[in-house]
Amino acid sequence: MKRYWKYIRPYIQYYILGPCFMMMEVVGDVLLPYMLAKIINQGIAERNVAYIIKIGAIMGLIAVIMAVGGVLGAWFASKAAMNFGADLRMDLFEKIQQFSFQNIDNFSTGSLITRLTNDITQIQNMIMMTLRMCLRSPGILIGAMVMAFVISPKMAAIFIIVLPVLAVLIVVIMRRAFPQFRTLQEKLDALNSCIQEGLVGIRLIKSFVRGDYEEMRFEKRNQQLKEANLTAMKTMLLYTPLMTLALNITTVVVVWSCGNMIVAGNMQVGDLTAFTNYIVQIMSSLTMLSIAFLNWARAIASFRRVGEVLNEKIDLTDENAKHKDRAVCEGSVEFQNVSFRYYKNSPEWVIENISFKLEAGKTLGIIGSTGSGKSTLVSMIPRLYDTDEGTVLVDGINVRDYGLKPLREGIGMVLQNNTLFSGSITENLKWGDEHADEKAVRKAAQNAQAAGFIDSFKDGYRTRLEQSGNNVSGGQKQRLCIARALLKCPKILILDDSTSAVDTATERAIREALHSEYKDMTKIIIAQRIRSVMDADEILVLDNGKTAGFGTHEQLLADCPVYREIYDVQNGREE
Ligand SMILES: Nc1ncnc2c1ncn2[C@@H]1O[C@H](COP(=O)(O)OP(=O)(O)OP(=O)(O)O)[C@@H](O)[C@H]1O
Repeated sequence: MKRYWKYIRPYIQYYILGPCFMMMEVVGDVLLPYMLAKIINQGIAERNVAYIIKIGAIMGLIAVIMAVGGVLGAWFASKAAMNFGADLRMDLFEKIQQFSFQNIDNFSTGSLITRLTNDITQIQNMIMMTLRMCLRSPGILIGAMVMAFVISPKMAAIFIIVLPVLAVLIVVIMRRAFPQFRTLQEKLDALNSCIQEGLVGIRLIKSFVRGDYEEMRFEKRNQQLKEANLTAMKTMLLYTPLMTLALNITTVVVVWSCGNMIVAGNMQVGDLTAFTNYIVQIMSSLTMLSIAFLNWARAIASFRRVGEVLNEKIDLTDENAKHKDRAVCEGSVEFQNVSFRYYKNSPEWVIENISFKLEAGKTLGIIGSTGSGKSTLVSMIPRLYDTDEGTVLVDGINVRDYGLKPLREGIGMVLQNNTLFSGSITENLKWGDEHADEKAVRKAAQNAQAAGFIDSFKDGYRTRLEQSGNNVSGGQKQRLCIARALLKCPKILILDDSTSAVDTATERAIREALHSEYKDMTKIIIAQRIRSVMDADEILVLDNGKTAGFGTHEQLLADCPVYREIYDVQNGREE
């Protein structure tokens, strides 16, 4: 729990003021029945109107003070809880942002969303409830018991029997509730994952007519969440009737005994009224305390889940980097005997013993069959994944010796499944460089062959893109992603099959622009079509994660059977 202190410390005043103001309610709650008893015993019994008015006025004043205390107490408790939640949520989000791809694979997106939202809400509720109840309920409990003993020690002895029974009840219910709350959060994870996949992939679901299947999947998870909720509710609901039963039995016993005492002249009517009031207060404060305990059980489950994310060891950091602030200056790239696999206990390498050198400003084409490891290979340059064996060098320096930020700032990458964000076209392009002026934005769009279609839109560069860029075509989206990377003016530009949806003439225009306008930029182009890479200075042919050839188009046609085969097949198809 030590780690959570930093979310309390800046707001410590709220943690003190909240319970203090709630204490004003406690004092009032405890005094009011006592004063009521005085009005009945002395004011009404002796027909003393002046006394009734005096005590009544004091009771009215106490009630106002209680209301003020209650409102302020709740306000400060809310401020403490909301600030705790907001700061914790921020830290959690920052931690997730630092996750490597490998770390992300350890949690589902749905689970991360639940942890960021619902789990933190549970924690907030617990803090708010605790601050409101931590002094109030025990305060009323103790105060009411003291007052009950003052009025009639003999009658108050009943609590010696009732309280231990209720304590056992609370412990039993807490022990049952805790695992149920953990399951509840896991079911919520599953439902959120399903919602997330269903919404992100809604177009695909429609095109494959898989709506019924998705509904069934949702229905199943929804049912499971409902069951988990009902199971947890059953435990919680059990508690209130049992408490009410205990309250009623105690009241009946007290009224019956006190009635006998009043008839015998050993007790006054006002004392009975006060005593029953105190019973209600004791029982209701116990109920509140037990609800707070259940809240804690739920919040502890949430604390553990949030802790799992905060404790996740980030397996890709720049802590040991020797040149943390060094920027990529030239853009040369070298792979030295690089091997990599996604599953560390798998005997098969995804990339096996790859070595090549690419000088700054040159263009490398990478070609190979589907699944041959092209994307995996390039993802090791900006350290999206780390090599398992061998070294990747940029400007002659191991990529692990760069700070992650400067390394990635020096590399522009257009991923295979690249995405755009909701916002205007300009906002999206400026992801590459937020300070870029209009001229630079237009130039990048022009070179990516995107300017034409952007200008044809009614709102031009101010056109709003929907989430994931769903309101532009596949080819337009690819060109916007290239423009975004170009605006960054990186030293190394990696295009991972990023012109697959673009027609051949436009693709040629993009290649020409890259060649003439970005002469110093090192370019790595992954493509399925030989035509996209045949002009490159070097071409790497990958086959099943291994190098099948490396050289120029002419050299490979002469020496590399795999390249020759791809060439023949594609030429045969195209002719
Ligand atoms: N995140 C991942 N976790 C586990 N395995 C993966 C992951 N990404 C890719 N793979 C596997 O690694 C291998 C190489 O994949 P990669 O995406 O690098 O190939 P590629 O040559 O780029 O394919 P394509 O031309 O289809 O894009 C494939 O067998 C793939 O199934």
